[in-house]
Amino acid sequence: MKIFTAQQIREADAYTIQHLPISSLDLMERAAGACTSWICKHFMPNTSVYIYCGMGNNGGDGLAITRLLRNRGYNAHAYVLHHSEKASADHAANREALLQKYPEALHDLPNTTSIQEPPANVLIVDAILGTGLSRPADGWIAGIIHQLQALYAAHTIIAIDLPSGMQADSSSLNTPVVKAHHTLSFEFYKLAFLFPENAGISGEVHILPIGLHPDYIEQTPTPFHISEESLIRTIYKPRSPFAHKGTYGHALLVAGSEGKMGAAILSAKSCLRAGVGLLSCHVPKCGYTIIQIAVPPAMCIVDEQYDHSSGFQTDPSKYKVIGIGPGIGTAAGTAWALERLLEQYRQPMVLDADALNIIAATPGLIDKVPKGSLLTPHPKEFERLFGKTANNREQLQVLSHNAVEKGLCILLKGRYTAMAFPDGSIYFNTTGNPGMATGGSGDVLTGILTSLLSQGYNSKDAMLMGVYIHGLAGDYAAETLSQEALTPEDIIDYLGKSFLRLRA
Ligand SMILES: NC(=O)C1=CN([C@@H]2O[C@H](COP(=O)(O)OP(=O)(O)OC[C@H]3O[C@@H](n4cnc5c(N)ncnc54)[C@H](O)[C@@H]3O)[C@@H](O)[C@H]2O)[C@@H](O)CC1
Ligand SMILES: [K+]
Repeated sequence: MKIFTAQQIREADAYTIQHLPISSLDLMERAAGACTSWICKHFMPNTSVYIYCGMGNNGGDGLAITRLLRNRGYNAHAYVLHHSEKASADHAANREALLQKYPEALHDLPNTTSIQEPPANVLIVDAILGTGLSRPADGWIAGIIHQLQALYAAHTIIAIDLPSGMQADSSSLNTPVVKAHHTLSFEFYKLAFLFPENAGISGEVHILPIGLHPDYIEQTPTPFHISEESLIRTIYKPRSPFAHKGTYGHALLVAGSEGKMGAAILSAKSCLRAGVGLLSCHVPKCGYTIIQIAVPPAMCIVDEQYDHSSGFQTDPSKYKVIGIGPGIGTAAGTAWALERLLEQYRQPMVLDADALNIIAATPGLIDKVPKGSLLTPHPKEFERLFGKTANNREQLQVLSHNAVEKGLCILLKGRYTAMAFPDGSIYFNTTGNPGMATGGSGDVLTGILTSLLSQGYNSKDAMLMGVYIHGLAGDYAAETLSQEALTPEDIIDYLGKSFLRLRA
């Protein structure tokens, strides 16, 4: 699914109005109808609903929702906040329609008033500002937003299109934004919903289709996409009936050190479960027996020199792919070995955890990483690699800039893991849950990504699919076991169910 900017959404609206064709008022009626149906599905007909409306089309939606909810027996009231002199045409038309049918439901609030605390159990709808926000909210309207924020604890708040004050395409950090339990957003995710800094502001986001013209959507380029099942299905390649173990590659995992052999086991097991043909693990001496017993299908190469994965007792070029990082530590010998490896091995590889920390601490080392490699930092590792950023929008820019400039596939872990590619595209993953926020989940991801590269998926496809099935397996595991009880081993156990889903 594409993610468009506020400007592109305005163009999509205009294109739809012109080419469908449909009047802009009817398009607003559709949008309000979609919101009304959602509200009716989730709240009883006798519910009192206070709808705070701005002077633009977001407010127009609010006025239409008031009328449509009244039609369906809800005690709905529209409070119109006069933050500008002039109402938009569709706002004015919907004001008139509400006045004609339900005059008692319309209340005007001049720009000096504060809102009164609604009685208990009143549902609040925020239709003050949408994609037309042209600057951070200030003055009187900022005061209204602060008052609505104070109602969050006692009332359910539903934002229309996006919480008022939130900028669709840029950071709203430290500006007044309504805090909502649910956001009913039209047709597309807005970029801002995916920023960790906005966590808890838009609440649960529900994307409501309103039939914007498919030609505009298809023809209009954007770097931003949601990675969803329909895309992953196009990437997934069922195995050939004539396959043998050589078909799916020989992968090398460099993982583990004393006290951290668990990371090696997790990445090795997930690599096997994700379908690698042959797996060798390069581990320190202390890990030999551990790997041989815990992961019988894997071969094991031991590092004689150090008691952590450092020197290489094997010719790296014989492996289809190398995954390196989980639990290796950052000792000088390990750093030395990684640097040598990056000089010798020129195919895409997977770099995670301490491999990233070593790269961050060694000037110029990132430029030796083979093109097309997959880097999987969490936010702290990201910061060590690429520096601090002022907000999540800037962080995305830095992410994409480095992916393009260095020819790497770089992700940034989070609720919506962002994945940036050398072609300039950025995808956000939607699978996964907070149960996966536990040590070892990342090691499992390294194993999956290494496995997919080994099987011949190209770098971009391997990252998109690997991150998706990692989250999906976590979701299956949480459904059965709860988020709290979920461990990284459970993610590995449910990988099978995730593949079955892609095959279905
Ligand atoms: N155009 C269309 O066909 C559709 C638009 N829809 C709705 O229309 C919204 C966009 O409508 P608009 O473009 O009219 O914009 P908005 O309704 O988001 O806001 C525009 C109004 O807010 C004022 N404003 C902007 N920034 C402000 C600030 N910081 N403080 C105070 N006032 C501020 C503007 O001067 C203008 O009066 C969408 O979010 C969506 O809710 C939907 O009805 C779907 C169809
Ligand atoms: K809104």
